[in-house]
Amino acid sequence: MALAVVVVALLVAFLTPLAVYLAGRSTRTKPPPRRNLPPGSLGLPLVGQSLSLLRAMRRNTAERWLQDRIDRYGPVSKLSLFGAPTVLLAGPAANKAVFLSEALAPKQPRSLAAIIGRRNMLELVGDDHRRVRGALAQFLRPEMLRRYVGRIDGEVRRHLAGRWAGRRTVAVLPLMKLLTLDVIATLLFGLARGAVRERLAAAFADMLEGLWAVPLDLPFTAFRRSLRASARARRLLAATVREKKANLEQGESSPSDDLISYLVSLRDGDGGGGRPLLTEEEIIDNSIVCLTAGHDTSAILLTFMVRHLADDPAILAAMHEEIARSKRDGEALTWEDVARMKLTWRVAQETLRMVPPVFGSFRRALEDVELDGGYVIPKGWQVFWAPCVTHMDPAIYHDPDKFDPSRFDAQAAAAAAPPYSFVAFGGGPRICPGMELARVETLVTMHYLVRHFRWRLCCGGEENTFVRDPLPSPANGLPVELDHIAPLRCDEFNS
Ligand code: HEM
Repeated sequence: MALAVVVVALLVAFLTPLAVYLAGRSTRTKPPPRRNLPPGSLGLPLVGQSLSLLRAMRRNTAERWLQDRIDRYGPVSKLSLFGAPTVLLAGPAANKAVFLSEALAPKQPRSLAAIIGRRNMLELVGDDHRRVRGALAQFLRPEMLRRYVGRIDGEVRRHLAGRWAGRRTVAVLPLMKLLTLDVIATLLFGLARGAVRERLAAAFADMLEGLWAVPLDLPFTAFRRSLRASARARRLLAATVREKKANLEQGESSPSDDLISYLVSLRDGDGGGGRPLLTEEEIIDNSIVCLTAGHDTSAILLTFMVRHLADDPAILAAMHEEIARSKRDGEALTWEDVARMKLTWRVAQETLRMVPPVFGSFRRALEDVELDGGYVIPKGWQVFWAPCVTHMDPAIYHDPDKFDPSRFDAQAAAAAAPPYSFVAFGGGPRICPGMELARVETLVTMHYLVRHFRWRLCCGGEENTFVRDPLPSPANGLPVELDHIAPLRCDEFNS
């Protein structure tokens, strides 16, 4: 997520004992007097509850950690995370307040803007955010994505033929990351396989390495390496943007070829004849944010689906029945096929409910915000929300530890869960714009996995454990032993 999406652990960066910085910050943000502050304690100076939360994330007990606070103080409480006073908000009503309040702006670590770019949409607010996000969302809407199913299908088959077929064991997470990167490279950046795509993939991999590192721009730090890799990626993307512009001007390509061509072609003004809607910097920064937000998150969803399905032959068989049997060998999926994969998507939703890739995210209060219960979030404080708290609430999801995709059956879901109960993709004006793309690539990938392979978790007793690092990471990348149940037509995809 990037995304910055917040991701909690992003902020691990701030945890470095940069005591001076934190000390300054903590004195500046002392709770103002005479407000109806939420219950709870700000904890020890500087550190607050940060180390305790990070420890829980590492041990994969962070859900319990948050629930303990909620049991003690209720759904609204104060604490101190990563050097700043924070209000933890939990539950559907609180999620709604976080997503819809204009007084709560996104908050990302400064290091993220340095690496991803200051015009990326996570940094933008108001009209700028609406303009840039609107442009991206137009490209990622279902009416556009339906024409790319064939391209995603080709990437998935090529990947499975080259990296899964003929293997006895594979580590799932690293392979899923390669696959989702390939999908983004082709669909969003319009890069054919070859030298440029490989150089860009290498630069991105280096860039992501330091994304959550301590933001020290000194020789030999991970952060410095990440900044340099970001500059390399930026140069390659700038050349790509120029090439796409030239191709469009000469009539050799169409705006719908890929996201970059689309963004380059947009003009402001009613007739569309005005200035470019997005600057070159905005196109580059937002291409990078899509990669950062869209590649690990989707790979984690696919990996945890594989993990659950290893122990659930009944669901696997039902998924096979749903679509795989009706396609001939080598026949590509269509948008209509994907739309029929309802059970598979319910399995994905249940996986996202139990293991949301984005653990949580921060907002900052632009002014004092009074909540429904009368508590006040003072201006300058941060707000933290975490999907898992809502997703594991037994009052919303009966028997929440049970993996039960039928809860997402349309009627059952409508009857049971109040709005803002399923928030793996966030909500409101900043809801994930890549949600539909994530759905299509997940369904296409699961179709081919289920059609061609069966798998068992392997390599000792660790296979079923994971840590949040900050994204959920299964031990050893989730190694599985494969059985090949139907051959993949490698010939046409191995080139
Ligand atoms: C399973 C896959 C994914 C999950 C679970 C996920 C989750 C999320 C969440 C929770 C947010 C909102 C964070 C907040 O409100 O603080 C978000 C935002 C975002 N996501 Fe995704 N995402 C996924 C895939 C993607 C993909 C494939 C893309 C790329 C096209 C993408 C691009 C973005 C962007 C650009 C934002 C920021 C939106 C804004 O600030 O307006 N995501 N995502």
